[in-house]
Amino acid sequence: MEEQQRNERNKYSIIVPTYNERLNIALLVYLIFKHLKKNVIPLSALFRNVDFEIIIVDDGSPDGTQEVVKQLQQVYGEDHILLRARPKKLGLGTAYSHGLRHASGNFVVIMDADLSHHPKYLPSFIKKQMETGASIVTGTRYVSGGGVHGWNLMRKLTSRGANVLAQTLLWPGVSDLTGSFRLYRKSVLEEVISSCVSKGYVFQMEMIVRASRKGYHIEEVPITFVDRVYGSSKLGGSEIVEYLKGLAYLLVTT
Ligand SMILES: Nc1nc2c(ncn2[C@@H]2O[C@H](COP(=O)(O)OP(=O)(O)O[C@H]3O[C@H](CO)[C@@H](O)[C@H](O)[C@@H]3O)[C@@H](O)[C@H]2O)c(=O)[nH]1
Ligand SMILES: [Mg+2]
Repeated sequence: MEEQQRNERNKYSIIVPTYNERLNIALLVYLIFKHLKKNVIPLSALFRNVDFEIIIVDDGSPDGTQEVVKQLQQVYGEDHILLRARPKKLGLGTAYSHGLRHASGNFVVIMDADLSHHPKYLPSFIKKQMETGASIVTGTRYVSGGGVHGWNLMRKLTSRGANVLAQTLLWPGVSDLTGSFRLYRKSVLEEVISSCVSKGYVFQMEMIVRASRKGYHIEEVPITFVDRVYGSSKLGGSEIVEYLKGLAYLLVTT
Protein backbone atom coordinates (compact mmCIF):
# COMPACT_ATOMS: atom_id res chain seq x y z
CA MET A 1 0.00 0.00 0.00
CA GLU A 2 2.72 2.47 1.04
CA GLU A 3 4.82 1.68 -2.03
CA GLN A 4 1.79 2.15 -4.27
CA GLN A 5 1.04 5.53 -2.67
CA ARG A 6 4.62 6.73 -3.04
CA ASN A 7 4.45 6.03 -6.74
CA GLU A 8 0.99 7.51 -7.21
CA ARG A 9 1.12 11.02 -8.62
CA ASN A 10 -1.26 12.68 -6.25
CA LYS A 11 -2.95 15.90 -7.18
CA TYR A 12 -4.98 17.90 -4.69
CA SER A 13 -7.86 20.03 -5.95
CA ILE A 14 -8.55 22.60 -3.26
CA ILE A 15 -12.13 23.85 -3.55
CA VAL A 16 -12.73 27.25 -1.96
CA PRO A 17 -16.30 28.63 -2.05
CA THR A 18 -16.44 32.41 -1.88
CA TYR A 19 -19.06 35.01 -1.30
CA ASN A 20 -17.65 38.49 -0.61
CA GLU A 21 -14.11 37.38 0.24
CA ARG A 22 -12.16 40.09 -1.60
CA LEU A 23 -10.13 40.93 1.50
CA ASN A 24 -9.24 37.32 2.33
CA ILE A 25 -8.63 35.47 -0.89
CA ALA A 26 -5.14 36.77 -1.75
CA LEU A 27 -3.73 35.89 1.66
CA LEU A 28 -5.38 32.48 1.54
CA VAL A 29 -3.82 31.71 -1.83
CA TYR A 30 -0.41 32.95 -0.67
CA LEU A 31 -0.58 30.73 2.41
CA ILE A 32 -1.68 27.67 0.44
CA PHE A 33 1.36 28.10 -1.80
CA LYS A 34 3.61 28.69 1.19
CA HIS A 35 2.49 25.50 2.91
CA LEU A 36 2.18 23.22 -0.12
CA LYS A 37 5.12 24.14 -2.27
CA LYS A 38 7.43 21.17 -2.52
CA ASN A 39 10.40 22.88 -0.96
CA VAL A 40 8.64 23.81 2.28
CA ILE A 41 6.94 20.45 2.79
CA PRO A 42 8.91 18.30 5.25
CA LEU A 43 11.55 16.31 3.43
CA SER A 44 9.66 13.07 3.48
CA ALA A 45 9.64 10.77 0.49
CA LEU A 46 5.87 10.65 0.90
CA PHE A 47 5.61 14.25 -0.24
CA ARG A 48 7.65 13.95 -3.41
CA ASN A 49 4.63 14.02 -5.67
CA VAL A 50 2.44 16.78 -4.27
CA ASP A 51 0.71 18.78 -6.97
CA PHE A 52 -2.29 21.03 -6.50
CA GLU A 53 -4.83 23.43 -8.00
CA ILE A 54 -7.10 25.92 -6.23
CA ILE A 55 -10.67 26.04 -7.53
CA ILE A 56 -12.49 29.17 -6.42
CA VAL A 57 -16.28 28.92 -6.71
CA ASP A 58 -17.57 32.46 -6.46
CA ASP A 59 -21.28 33.19 -6.44
CA GLY A 60 -21.29 36.59 -8.12
CA SER A 61 -19.85 38.38 -5.08
CA PRO A 62 -20.73 42.07 -5.29
CA ASP A 63 -17.52 43.06 -3.45
CA GLY A 64 -15.26 42.29 -6.43
CA THR A 65 -13.85 38.95 -5.26
CA GLN A 66 -13.64 37.75 -8.86
CA GLU A 67 -11.49 40.70 -9.94
CA VAL A 68 -8.98 39.83 -7.22
CA VAL A 69 -9.03 36.17 -8.27
CA LYS A 70 -8.29 37.18 -11.87
CA GLN A 71 -5.29 39.16 -10.65
CA LEU A 72 -4.14 36.14 -8.67
CA GLN A 73 -4.38 34.05 -11.83
CA GLN A 74 -1.89 36.44 -13.45
CA VAL A 75 0.52 36.01 -10.55
CA TYR A 76 0.22 32.28 -9.86
CA GLY A 77 -0.95 30.95 -13.24
CA GLU A 78 -4.32 29.80 -14.50
CA ASP A 79 -3.29 26.17 -14.10
CA HIS A 80 -2.97 26.72 -10.35
CA ILE A 81 -5.90 29.11 -9.78
CA LEU A 82 -9.20 28.25 -11.43
CA LEU A 83 -12.19 30.56 -11.20
CA ARG A 84 -15.49 28.73 -11.60
CA ALA A 85 -18.07 31.46 -11.03
CA ARG A 86 -21.83 31.16 -10.70
CA PRO A 87 -24.19 34.05 -11.40
CA LYS A 88 -25.65 34.43 -7.90
CA LYS A 89 -25.52 33.13 -4.34
CA LEU A 90 -26.68 29.53 -4.63
CA GLY A 91 -25.51 28.02 -1.33
CA LEU A 92 -22.48 26.29 0.08
CA GLY A 93 -23.44 22.67 -0.62
CA THR A 94 -23.98 23.22 -4.33
CA ALA A 95 -20.80 25.35 -4.51
CA TYR A 96 -18.80 22.26 -3.49
CA SER A 97 -20.45 20.06 -6.14
CA HIS A 98 -19.88 22.78 -8.74
CA GLY A 99 -16.17 22.93 -7.83
CA LEU A 100 -15.91 19.16 -7.84
CA ARG A 101 -17.08 18.99 -11.45
CA HIS A 102 -14.01 20.99 -12.43
CA ALA A 103 -11.48 19.16 -10.22
CA SER A 104 -8.67 17.34 -11.99
CA GLY A 105 -6.98 15.95 -8.87
CA ASN A 106 -7.39 12.47 -7.40
CA PHE A 107 -7.89 14.12 -3.99
CA VAL A 108 -10.09 17.07 -3.09
CA VAL A 109 -9.68 19.46 -0.18
CA ILE A 110 -12.58 21.66 0.89
CA MET A 111 -11.82 24.77 2.92
CA ASP A 112 -13.21 28.21 3.73
CA ALA A 113 -11.77 31.36 2.15
CA ASP A 114 -11.73 33.53 5.27
CA LEU A 115 -8.61 31.97 6.91
CA SER A 116 -10.67 30.24 9.60
CA HIS A 117 -9.19 27.11 8.04
CA HIS A 118 -5.47 27.82 8.10
CA PRO A 119 -3.49 26.34 5.19
CA LYS A 120 -0.72 25.40 7.65
CA TYR A 121 -2.77 22.26 8.39
CA LEU A 122 -2.73 21.03 4.79
CA PRO A 123 0.51 19.03 5.12
CA SER A 124 -0.93 17.24 8.21
CA PHE A 125 -4.06 16.29 6.26
CA ILE A 126 -1.99 14.93 3.39
CA LYS A 127 0.42 13.12 5.67
CA LYS A 128 -2.41 11.53 7.66
CA GLN A 129 -4.07 10.31 4.47
CA MET A 130 -0.85 8.87 3.14
CA GLU A 131 0.05 7.14 6.38
CA THR A 132 -3.39 5.59 6.91
CA GLY A 133 -4.78 5.20 3.39
CA ALA A 134 -7.98 6.91 4.64
CA SER A 135 -10.69 7.94 2.18
CA ILE A 136 -11.45 11.07 4.18
CA VAL A 137 -9.40 13.17 6.61
CA THR A 138 -11.50 15.65 8.50
CA GLY A 139 -10.34 18.61 10.55
CA THR A 140 -11.79 18.56 14.04
CA ARG A 141 -12.16 21.27 16.65
CA TYR A 142 -13.49 18.93 19.26
CA VAL A 143 -10.55 16.74 20.27
CA SER A 144 -7.44 17.49 22.29
CA GLY A 145 -5.21 19.81 20.25
CA GLY A 146 -8.13 21.37 18.38
CA GLY A 147 -10.30 24.35 19.28
CA VAL A 148 -12.13 27.50 18.33
CA HIS A 149 -10.80 31.02 18.68
CA GLY A 150 -12.72 34.29 18.41
CA TRP A 151 -16.34 33.15 18.51
CA ASN A 152 -18.75 34.66 21.00
CA LEU A 153 -20.44 32.42 23.54
CA MET A 154 -23.63 32.09 21.51
CA ARG A 155 -21.81 30.88 18.40
CA LYS A 156 -19.72 28.44 20.46
CA LEU A 157 -22.83 27.02 22.10
CA THR A 158 -24.63 26.75 18.76
CA SER A 159 -21.76 24.82 17.16
CA ARG A 160 -21.16 22.61 20.20
CA GLY A 161 -24.89 22.01 20.65
CA ALA A 162 -25.33 21.12 16.98
CA ASN A 163 -22.51 18.59 17.25
CA VAL A 164 -23.68 17.03 20.50
CA LEU A 165 -27.23 16.72 19.18
CA ALA A 166 -26.09 15.07 15.95
CA GLN A 167 -23.63 12.79 17.78
CA THR A 168 -26.37 11.63 20.15
CA LEU A 169 -28.90 10.97 17.41
CA LEU A 170 -26.68 9.65 14.64
CA TRP A 171 -23.56 8.07 16.23
CA PRO A 172 -21.34 8.69 13.21
CA GLY A 173 -17.97 8.07 14.92
CA VAL A 174 -16.60 11.49 13.92
CA SER A 175 -16.03 14.21 16.53
CA ASP A 176 -16.71 17.33 14.41
CA LEU A 177 -19.71 16.90 12.15
CA THR A 178 -20.32 20.51 11.17
CA GLY A 179 -16.73 21.43 10.35
CA SER A 180 -15.90 21.76 6.69
CA PHE A 181 -12.10 21.56 6.46
CA ARG A 182 -11.69 18.13 4.89
CA LEU A 183 -9.67 16.08 2.46
CA TYR A 184 -11.47 13.47 0.36
CA ARG A 185 -10.40 10.87 -2.13
CA LYS A 186 -12.16 12.32 -5.16
CA SER A 187 -13.94 9.12 -6.16
CA VAL A 188 -15.38 8.88 -2.64
CA LEU A 189 -16.53 12.50 -2.62
CA GLU A 190 -18.19 12.00 -6.00
CA GLU A 191 -19.98 8.91 -4.81
CA VAL A 192 -21.18 10.35 -1.50
CA ILE A 193 -22.09 13.76 -2.91
CA SER A 194 -24.46 12.14 -5.39
CA SER A 195 -26.59 10.87 -2.50
CA CYS A 196 -26.62 14.23 -0.63
CA VAL A 197 -29.68 16.46 -0.81
CA SER A 198 -28.59 19.47 1.32
CA LYS A 199 -27.83 22.75 -0.39
CA GLY A 200 -26.59 24.90 2.51
CA TYR A 201 -24.25 24.55 5.50
CA VAL A 202 -25.86 21.31 6.70
CA PHE A 203 -24.24 19.69 3.69
CA GLN A 204 -21.03 19.12 5.72
CA MET A 205 -22.87 17.00 8.23
CA GLU A 206 -24.78 15.07 5.61
CA MET A 207 -21.56 14.26 3.72
CA ILE A 208 -19.67 12.89 6.69
CA VAL A 209 -22.63 10.95 8.10
CA ARG A 210 -23.33 9.31 4.75
CA ALA A 211 -19.63 8.50 4.24
CA SER A 212 -19.43 6.98 7.70
CA ARG A 213 -22.58 4.90 7.10
CA LYS A 214 -21.06 3.61 3.86
CA GLY A 215 -18.09 2.39 5.90
CA TYR A 216 -15.41 4.65 4.45
CA HIS A 217 -12.20 4.98 6.45
CA ILE A 218 -12.28 8.42 8.08
CA GLU A 219 -9.36 9.92 10.01
CA GLU A 220 -9.24 13.16 12.00
CA VAL A 221 -6.68 15.95 12.35
CA PRO A 222 -7.07 18.49 15.18
CA ILE A 223 -7.43 22.07 13.95
CA THR A 224 -7.99 25.41 15.62
CA PHE A 225 -10.73 27.34 13.86
CA VAL A 226 -9.99 31.07 14.10
CA ASP A 227 -12.89 33.40 13.40
CA ARG A 228 -12.49 35.66 10.40
CA VAL A 229 -10.91 39.11 10.71
CA TYR A 230 -12.34 40.56 7.47
CA GLY A 231 -15.94 40.31 6.27
CA SER A 232 -18.77 38.56 7.98
CA SER A 233 -20.20 35.06 8.32
CA LYS A 234 -22.99 34.10 5.94
CA LEU A 235 -24.47 31.64 8.39
CA GLY A 236 -27.87 32.98 9.41
CA GLY A 237 -30.91 31.79 11.34
CA SER A 238 -32.33 30.10 8.25
CA GLU A 239 -29.26 27.84 8.10
CA ILE A 240 -29.94 26.72 11.68
CA VAL A 241 -33.49 25.78 10.70
CA GLU A 242 -32.08 23.93 7.66
CA TYR A 243 -29.64 22.15 9.98
CA LEU A 244 -32.44 20.85 12.18
CA LYS A 245 -34.42 19.73 9.14
CA GLY A 246 -31.31 18.01 7.74
CA LEU A 247 -30.70 16.25 11.04
CA ALA A 248 -34.26 14.91 11.09
CA TYR A 249 -33.90 13.80 7.48
CA LEU A 250 -30.65 11.94 8.20
CA LEU A 251 -32.24 10.30 11.21
CA VAL A 252 -34.92 8.70 9.08
CA THR A 253 -32.89 8.03 5.93
CA THR A 254 -29.56 6.65 7.20
N1 LIG B 1 -19.87 30.22 -3.36
C1 LIG B 1 -20.45 30.38 -2.18
N2 LIG B 1 -19.69 30.49 -1.08
C2 LIG B 1 -20.30 30.66 0.11
C3 LIG B 1 -21.71 30.73 0.25
N3 LIG B 1 -21.99 30.90 1.57
C4 LIG B 1 -20.81 30.93 2.21
N4 LIG B 1 -19.78 30.81 1.34
C5 LIG B 1 -18.34 30.73 1.61
O1 LIG B 1 -18.18 29.59 2.47
C6 LIG B 1 -17.14 29.81 3.40
C7 LIG B 1 -17.69 29.68 4.83
O2 LIG B 1 -18.64 30.72 5.05
P1 LIG B 1 -18.69 31.59 6.41
O3 LIG B 1 -19.86 32.47 6.30
O4 LIG B 1 -17.37 32.17 6.71
O5 LIG B 1 -19.02 30.40 7.44
P2 LIG B 1 -18.82 30.41 9.02
O6 LIG B 1 -19.95 31.10 9.67
O7 LIG B 1 -17.45 30.83 9.37
O8 LIG B 1 -19.01 28.84 9.31
C8 LIG B 1 -17.91 27.95 9.32
O9 LIG B 1 -18.05 27.06 10.39
C9 LIG B 1 -19.17 26.18 10.30
C10 LIG B 1 -19.14 25.21 11.45
O10 LIG B 1 -19.20 25.77 12.66
C11 LIG B 1 -19.12 25.37 9.05
O11 LIG B 1 -20.30 24.58 8.94
C12 LIG B 1 -19.04 26.27 7.85
O12 LIG B 1 -18.85 25.50 6.66
C13 LIG B 1 -17.86 27.19 8.00
O13 LIG B 1 -16.66 26.41 8.00
C14 LIG B 1 -16.57 31.17 3.09
O14 LIG B 1 -15.45 31.01 2.25
C15 LIG B 1 -17.73 31.87 2.37
O15 LIG B 1 -17.32 32.92 1.53
C16 LIG B 1 -22.51 30.60 -0.93
O16 LIG B 1 -23.73 30.66 -0.93
N5 LIG B 1 -21.82 30.44 -2.10
MG1 LIG C 1 -16.15 31.88 8.29
